Amino acid sequence: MHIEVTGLNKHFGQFHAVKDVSFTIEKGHLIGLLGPSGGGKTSILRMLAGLESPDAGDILFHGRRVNDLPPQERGIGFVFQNYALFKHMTVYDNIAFGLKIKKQSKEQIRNRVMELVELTGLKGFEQRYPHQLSGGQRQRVAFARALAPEPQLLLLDEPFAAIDAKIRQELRSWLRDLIERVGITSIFVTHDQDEAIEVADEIMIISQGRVEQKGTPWDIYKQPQTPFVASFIGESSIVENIHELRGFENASDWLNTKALIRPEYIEIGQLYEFPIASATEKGRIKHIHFRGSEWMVEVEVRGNTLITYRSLEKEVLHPGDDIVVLVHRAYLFNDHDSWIMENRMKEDPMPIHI
Ligand SMILES: Nc1ncnc2c1ncn2[C@@H]1O[C@H](COP(=O)(O)OP(=O)(O)OP(=O)(O)O)[C@@H](O)[C@H]1O
Repeated sequence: MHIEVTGLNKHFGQFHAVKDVSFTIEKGHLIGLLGPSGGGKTSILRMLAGLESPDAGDILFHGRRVNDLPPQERGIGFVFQNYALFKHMTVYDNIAFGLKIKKQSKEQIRNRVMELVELTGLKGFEQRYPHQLSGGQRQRVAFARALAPEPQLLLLDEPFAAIDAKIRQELRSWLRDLIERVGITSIFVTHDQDEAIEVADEIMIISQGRVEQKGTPWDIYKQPQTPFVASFIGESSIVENIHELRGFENASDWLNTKALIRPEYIEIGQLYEFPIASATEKGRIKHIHFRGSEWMVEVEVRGNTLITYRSLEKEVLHPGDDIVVLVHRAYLFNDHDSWIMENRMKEDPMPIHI
């Protein structure tokens, strides 16, 4: 289902929780709403569902305004974190629930439930009760139950929040596959950036009631439009005096500039590891953390702490070591604009011969 939302606003008393939110979602896409707690993600979802009514703005499903439709007439399936299964019902009856309400025949219900049991990998569990299932299995039943009545839109609010890390990881790719197979337009709320990046076709970053940015995970990572987005997605270091770094002198033309540097744009090592006349800076290792597949290194350069990664194959560094740092690029932001600046003298145009 194609979704279009324009000028959505919601107040709770004096508090303006959702501010002029507009977006469209293509049919069959999976969108992640990502942002800090209290930003308005759930409120947006609840308005789409019809559980909350907007103060202003329109919600269109397939071009049809649904603002005044009650939730049960919107063709929506829900999986909410605390939208528990019916404890006294078997897996079969939980999945069949929405179909019984629709007054489908026993035969139709059986066929659809078996189809979903198959699709969600729950074959053999039909007669179990929720307390006889693992957390991950229960969540799969919740998905099957939501999908049974063939909704046109699936809304998921922190669907994996209550599940431990390992299973959560499995469920993420499982969910991706499932949604792709069913081809249903889906929106899920999360405050876990890894989850959003892995699962979603597109991410909307929501903060203080506004959409900060919407785009593919890759676009958002590579082209953050605000410092908030840059620091919320992925790792980055904030630098106040970027124009003092070699190769970034031009940044001083930007008033009120804030700069962010991603770890992969920072190269560190011993002087001999760099080509002669590289535009390097002196740095000192502050901390070094083992992360399983690499080192995470905090290095001090001209009063800034920069975060970068270092391969395990390279020489091990220690806190206090003096090293050399090359910053390749930085994101610059002022109040109106964002910009990516390359180090314009990564290799010094006038090499110094020793
Ligand atoms: N029914 C309500 N009455 C009053 N304030 C509310 C109500 N629902 C939400 N709010 C407030 O609106 C703001 C947005 O809440 P919302 O639940 O949409 O945020 P969220 O981004 O989903 O946060 P979280 O990740 O913590 O669920 C919060 O400050 C919240 O306290």
